[in-house]
Amino acid sequence: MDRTASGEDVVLALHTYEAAAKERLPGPVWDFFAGGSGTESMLTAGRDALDRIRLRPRCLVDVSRCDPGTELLGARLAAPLGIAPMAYHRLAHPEGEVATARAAGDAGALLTVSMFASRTLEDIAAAATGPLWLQLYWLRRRDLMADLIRRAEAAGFRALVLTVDAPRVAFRPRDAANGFAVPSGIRAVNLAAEVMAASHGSRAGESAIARHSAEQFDSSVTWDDLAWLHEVSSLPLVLKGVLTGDDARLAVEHGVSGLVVSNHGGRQLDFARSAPDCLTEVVDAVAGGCRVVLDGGIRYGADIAKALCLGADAVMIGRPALWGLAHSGTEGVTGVLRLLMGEFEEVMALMGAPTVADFGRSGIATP
Ligand SMILES: Cc1cc2nc3c(=O)[nH]c(=O)nc-3n(C[C@H](O)[C@H](O)[C@H](O)COP(=O)(O)O)c2cc1C
Ligand SMILES: CCCCC(=O)C(=O)O
Repeated sequence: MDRTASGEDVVLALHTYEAAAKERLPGPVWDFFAGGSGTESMLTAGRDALDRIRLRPRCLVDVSRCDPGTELLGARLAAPLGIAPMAYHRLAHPEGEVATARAAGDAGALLTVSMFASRTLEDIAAAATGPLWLQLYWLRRRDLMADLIRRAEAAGFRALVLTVDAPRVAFRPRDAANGFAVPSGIRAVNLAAEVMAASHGSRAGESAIARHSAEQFDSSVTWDDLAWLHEVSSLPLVLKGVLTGDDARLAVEHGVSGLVVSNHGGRQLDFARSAPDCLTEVVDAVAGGCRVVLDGGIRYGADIAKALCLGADAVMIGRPALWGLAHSGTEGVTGVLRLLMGEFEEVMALMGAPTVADFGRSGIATP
């Protein structure tokens, strides 16, 4: 938190964290965080879709007490808000995911830990006081996935999140131009070094992240392979990156407990339909058969309200958590989460919606 001359706390606006992060981080790291795929058309698409949605408030409702609390796959949350999986938090702050986990716990938010976390699952779990989910990319080395899942179970993680929109990492022009590679002092410590080697070592005109994914991701997996994940673990399975009702229905048929409707922060399929625009189709297709989360461009408390009105159970933020981390570690991430939660609580009052169950389709208008 910043302080005024008189010592009062001032809540920082999200863009202040963003500006601070941009100033502090090396250019190629900033580009890796901020960048998108292809023409980068998807960096703004989700945000534009959210901005087009307008709220329809009800009045003369008792909002003397608003409770943003909710439940998601068995976990209590202070608000329907989580942090999306992002690789290598140590690029933003030396404490990395441990700082993020502390902040998520303090704020009562969910944290999804990337398979490419730069701190061990055990250290992250030791720092966490809130629920943790583990994100997975499907590696050719299934033995390593199984090992990671067993460790996550032992450390108390509550769900697995399989990212299904990235059979490989898409072409990202900024990373290619920078010859971006993960600096050697920062590693995906939960995986064997030989499997991660291609992520390190810069080559002009090429992204090491993309090179690594082409080498290590199994792009042949299909719906049938989900049976293997269900065999290896009894944790609830969430699929991240589903954008159609057809895939949402298939997911429910395959025993999936949750979906993240996501454009991967504009980093995968260019010219896709934006995640907020896909939400209604997905919610209708699952018909209550699994939980639905939205991510991409969530920057205001009102965005949480809009997602709930469209039928989502919760939202996740990506980059803003990294901005908070780069700004001031745990304190910065807590600041970002509390800012969004505070805004959401105000929107609840002004919408005449004192609980999360009070948000429905009649709460929004889309042109
Ligand atoms: C730097 C960075 C790293 C990411 N790493 C992962 C990852 O490891 N696994 C994954 O499923 N998604 C990853 N994502 C995508 C996020 O989970 C999320 O979908 C996206 O960032 C949400 O959009 P927002 O940043 O606009 O909030 C990453 C995104 C960023 C910006
Ligand atoms: C190997 C992928 C690293 C994470 C990332 O950049 C993303 O998922 O967008």
